[in-house]
Amino acid sequence: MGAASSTATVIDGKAIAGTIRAEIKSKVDDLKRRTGRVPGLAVVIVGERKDSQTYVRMKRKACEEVGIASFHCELPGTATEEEILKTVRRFNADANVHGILVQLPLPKGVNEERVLAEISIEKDVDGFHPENIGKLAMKGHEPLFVPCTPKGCIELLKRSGVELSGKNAVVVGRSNIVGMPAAMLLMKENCTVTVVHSKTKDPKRVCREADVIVAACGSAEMVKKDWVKKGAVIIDVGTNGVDDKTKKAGYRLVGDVDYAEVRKVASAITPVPGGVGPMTICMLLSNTLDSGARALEK
Ligand SMILES: NC(=O)C1=CN([C@@H]2O[C@H](COP(=O)(O)OP(=O)(O)OC[C@H]3O[C@@H](n4cnc5c(N)ncnc54)[C@H](OP(=O)(O)O)[C@@H]3O)[C@@H](O)[C@H]2O)C=CC1
Ligand SMILES: Nc1nc(=O)c2c([nH]1)NC[C@@H]1CN(c3ccc(C(=O)N[C@@H](CCC(=O)O)C(=O)O)cc3)C=[N+]21
Ligand SMILES: [Mg+2]
Repeated sequence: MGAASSTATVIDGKAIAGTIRAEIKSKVDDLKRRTGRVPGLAVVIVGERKDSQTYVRMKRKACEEVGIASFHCELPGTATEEEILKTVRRFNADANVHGILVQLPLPKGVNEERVLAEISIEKDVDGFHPENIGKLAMKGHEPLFVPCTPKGCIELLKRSGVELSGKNAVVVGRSNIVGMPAAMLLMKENCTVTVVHSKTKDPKRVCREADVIVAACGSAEMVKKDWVKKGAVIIDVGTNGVDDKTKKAGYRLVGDVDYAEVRKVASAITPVPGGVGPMTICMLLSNTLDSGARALEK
């Protein structure tokens, strides 16, 4: 290899998501031709968080692009748990809605678990209902929906030709929406999975054993070059805003991985932005299409 160090292949999530969106669009068109109807996604947003509004706007635009109908309910940050539950029940009963997404986090004082459990499992396109998560975990059971971000991570690995069977995978983070289901999915792909979390004694030592790292700890650039074995594949889920006066928005996004340094030792790596994020939205469209097809083709 000589003096010049090798640099990782950049896994282009934005491009892969574009390819998948085109596949979804043609399936939506086809469903419409056969049934005269299209899948519908309802998004519930509570409060005025800037980042939530940005994500919701992106989801709406993505729906439009592939021909999925989108429905919206914006509640004020002062909304009560009962009001949120009522909105969920209304969408549960609406035959034009095949997927319901309640944007997280919900305001303090609202019981998220209770709200998520209220979503009809047939419309749980986030895959956050305990029954869907339970089935994801259990052999012999298949969930109706797999959570979008972890599903997007696996899709990125597969479409990049990364062999998973028998590999050591380390997931950094164990949240219900990313880390835990990501670990479950990697296990299904026959990886040997280790999960690192905030009480892990020596995360660097654990990560150094990994052939594949999925970083989802929400801590800017935590995974350093000396945490990564040469040739490892890195999937960076993190989206952290850091102050940057040179940017128009006053901040820029960085991942949970020190991208500039880690790319010198990894064999492949996802960028932030343009890696996992666009895939998350794409998997949401995919889950909504599946749900719509299931309901409309009956
Ligand atoms: N690109 C995308 O589509 C998405 C991106 N994200 C991003 O992914 C990241 C993770 O999100 P999410 O799972 O919701 O976050 P959470 O805050 O819910 O979970 C973070 C997890 O990381 C662990 N953790 C936190 N700090 C450390 C540390 N210093 N060392 C080891 N483990 C640590 C926590 O451990 P413990 O359990 O012990 O507290 C927890 O399990 C965020 O940056 C978020 O913005 C999230 C969703 C989608
Ligand atoms: N019920 C629920 N479901 C979710 O799936 C959910 C949620 N709540 N709450 C918040 C997190 C976060 N999340 C992201 C989605 C897309 C990008 C994304 O597309 N990011 C772009 C950049 C976007 C930008 O420029 O700000 C990228 O990485 O390229 C990021 C993060 C979904 N989440
Ligand atoms: Mg199962």
